Amino acid sequence: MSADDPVVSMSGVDIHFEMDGTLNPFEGPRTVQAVDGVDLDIPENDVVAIVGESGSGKTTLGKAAVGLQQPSSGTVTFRGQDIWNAKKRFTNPSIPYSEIRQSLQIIHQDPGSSLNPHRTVEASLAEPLKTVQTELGPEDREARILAMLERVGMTPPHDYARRYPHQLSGGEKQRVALVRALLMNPDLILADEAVSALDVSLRVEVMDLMLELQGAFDTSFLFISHDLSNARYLAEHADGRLGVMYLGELVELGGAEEVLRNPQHPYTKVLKWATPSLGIEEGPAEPPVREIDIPDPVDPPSGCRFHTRCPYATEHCREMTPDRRSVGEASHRVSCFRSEEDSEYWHSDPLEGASLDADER
Ligand SMILES: Nc1ncnc2c1ncn2[C@@H]1O[C@H](COP(=O)(O)OP(=O)(O)OP(=O)(O)O)[C@@H](O)[C@H]1O
Repeated sequence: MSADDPVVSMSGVDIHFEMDGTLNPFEGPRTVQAVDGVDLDIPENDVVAIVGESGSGKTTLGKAAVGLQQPSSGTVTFRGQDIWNAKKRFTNPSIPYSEIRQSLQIIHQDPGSSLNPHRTVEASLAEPLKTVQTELGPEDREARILAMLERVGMTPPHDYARRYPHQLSGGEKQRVALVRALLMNPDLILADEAVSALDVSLRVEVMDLMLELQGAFDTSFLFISHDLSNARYLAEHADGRLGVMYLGELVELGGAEEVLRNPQHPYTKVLKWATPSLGIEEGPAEPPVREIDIPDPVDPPSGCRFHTRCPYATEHCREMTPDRRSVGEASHRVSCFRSEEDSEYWHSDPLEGASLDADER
């Protein structure tokens, strides 16, 4: 472990789910390739927003980042310590697993589900504090909880502390979930679709709160959303990064502003096209894809996984898998042959309906 180690580092992470076919005997055993070959470092005080269609593996990736999902292969480390080795009893980790778990917190899409309906807000918040901050007496615990409730705008805090979950709005429950995560003094918070269930008017309010708390507590955030406008809002305001997932692969990653101004992966262009609320520029009238349907992660396409939908795909894309390459700004990386000037791609035959200069059609 060194001071320069990222809070979380994922290297070559694959997560495959083996389905034995008992749920559906007509299908037989299958392997869902939920996450494939993901490398992602999250340093201190960093904000990364991951965006992608439903089923692209965002949640699975997020759970792996906070140590809730073991990779099938590859490693996930917390400040240099392999999380899954720390969990094994016979190892002697440089950071105990309990400390890692405490440092990596999660807030879900449905905050209500993580709050006990029979307990007051204060009781729900006191419980985790008792286990991690054993030195705090009841009065200090209450003072911390009230101060945090006030900090997230739940005033008067005494009133909110006495309420039960059903007496809170969706936005208030999400604030309680944020407080619960922050009371653990986390280094990283995974916010998985944390604003998706809120009314549009509330989303910006809760994202602004996350941004404010992120700055105040120096906590890193991994924000997951299927909605590019939310991901962009959070990542750009934090001067953070935007990652794009497609069928389990992180196909583009870079500074949020740069990725949206200068998207390099054809799939990122599709997401941008499909999000008119970004108000970035006028796009083509038709979506820039050949096929609308997303392939199945049980049997993903060969080569570049996007080749079945990509308007620029060639035979080369069907046969070969693109490496991740740096483009433009140092932190901007993309997995697409079009970013390689000397790639065979440029001499390969376009697939049916595709063209190397699809932009100009
Ligand atoms: N425990 C599991 N067992 C089997 N398959 C799973 C499991 N968890 C996820 N999957 C599958 O892995 C793929 C990726 O799922 P994941 O939930 O990570 O995607 P997502 O991008 O977060 O989608 P959504 O926004 O719909 O939640 C999907 O095909 C999903 O059905």
